Amino acid sequence: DKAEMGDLSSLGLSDWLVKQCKQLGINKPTPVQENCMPAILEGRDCMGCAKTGSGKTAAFVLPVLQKLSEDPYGIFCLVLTPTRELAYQIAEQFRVLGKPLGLRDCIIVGGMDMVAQALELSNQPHVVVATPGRLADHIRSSNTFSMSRIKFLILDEADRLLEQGCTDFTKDLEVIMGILPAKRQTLLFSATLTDTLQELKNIAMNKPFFWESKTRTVEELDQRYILTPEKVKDAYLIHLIQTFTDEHDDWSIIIFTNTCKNCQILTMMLREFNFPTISLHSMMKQKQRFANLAKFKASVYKILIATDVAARGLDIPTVQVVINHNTPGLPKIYIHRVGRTARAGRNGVSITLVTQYDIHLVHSIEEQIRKSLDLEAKRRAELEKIKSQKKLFKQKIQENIERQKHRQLKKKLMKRKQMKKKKAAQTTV
Ligand SMILES: Nc1ncnc2c1ncn2[C@@H]1O[C@H](COP(=O)(O)OP(=O)(O)OP(=O)(O)O)[C@@H](O)[C@H]1O
Repeated sequence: DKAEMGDLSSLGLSDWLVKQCKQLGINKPTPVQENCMPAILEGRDCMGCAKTGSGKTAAFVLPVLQKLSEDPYGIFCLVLTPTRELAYQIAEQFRVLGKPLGLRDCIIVGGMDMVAQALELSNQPHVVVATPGRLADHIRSSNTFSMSRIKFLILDEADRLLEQGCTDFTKDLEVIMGILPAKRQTLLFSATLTDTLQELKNIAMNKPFFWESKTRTVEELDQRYILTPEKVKDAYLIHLIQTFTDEHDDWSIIIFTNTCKNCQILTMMLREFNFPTISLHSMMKQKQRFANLAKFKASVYKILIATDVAARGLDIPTVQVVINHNTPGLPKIYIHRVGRTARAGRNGVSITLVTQYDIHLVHSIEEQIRKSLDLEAKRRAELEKIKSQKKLFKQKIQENIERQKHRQLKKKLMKRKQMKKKKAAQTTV
């Protein structure tokens, strides 16, 4: 496994960090890590667009820890992410991988004790992982900490943080950017970056290293759609779950729906049918959200009903099935939701319930997926063409070599025949 060690350390990670990776089962770098980590370690800004479940978190955690080990000081790195659960998940990766450094991380999210957070911030933690709203509150209300020397600003799920619209992060981001040094590295990651490229570039990135994975869709993900009339959709959902739980007893299922109310109703309905179900949505108390997610992760409950607060980033290896109880309005929401399964090379199934009112939404999803599918198909075809041309070329070379050998052989034989004749002629003289 020295070679395997080589892969990660050939990307510029110290041995202690490579060893930590192995503890997490991270032996060989994923494409996004292989491509983005060297540029980050060189000090460049970076935008990484890679499919769901492909290790984007470690792609920024590892270089930050590498740099921190070379020059440790407080508030070295700030990571922003759109949801509280994601903040905890990212902090966990920093903690596990950064253990040998005695890493001090600090999580700043809403719904938790603000005073305790202010105290932690004043202790100059190495890494702060935050949701924009709560961090902006701390910046507005106290000056017990400074971020003037941070080396890294990281936007996880960057397109979500920078999109204008419902839960607008813009104001909070402005407050945060106001206290950050211009001289820093900015790293942006998401599975759906490309459609907001311009805004992303506007956040003061100096010629960012941009990398996008060729394959946008996860091959191991089996995506299915089921047409069902609106009024029988819930009955169909029950049937679907019954079938899955009959066929597989250890499967975990996430069901996405569009409103907190539907989340509650579906949870009560499934419990009526004795399906062990738990919910996760933004109207719940934060402690309840964390508790429910922990129970689902521990497989105490096999079915999680969630709104889009859980659509992005959550990494729960036991999830084999994602069901869209409603067809997502935006293709990129679809991509993130179904990306909760089939992660890190595992297989997974997604099923989207499509009613007569959603057909147009499916078309735009298909278009986006097919576009990437077509893109993949085109790329594969091109690759095949190049491969066959190469093969043809090699054959030609081979034939030439054969012909040449043949000619030389013939020449040799001719020569030998002539020599013989000459000799024969001499002897007769
Ligand atoms: N090099 C690696 N080899 C194997 N597993 C890895 C590797 N890097 C990360 N992982 C694991 O893969 C899983 C998915 O990683 P991660 O959550 O970072 O995906 P992501 O790309 O951020 O997905 P999303 O777009 O959904 O946020 C995690 O459990 C992580 O520990």
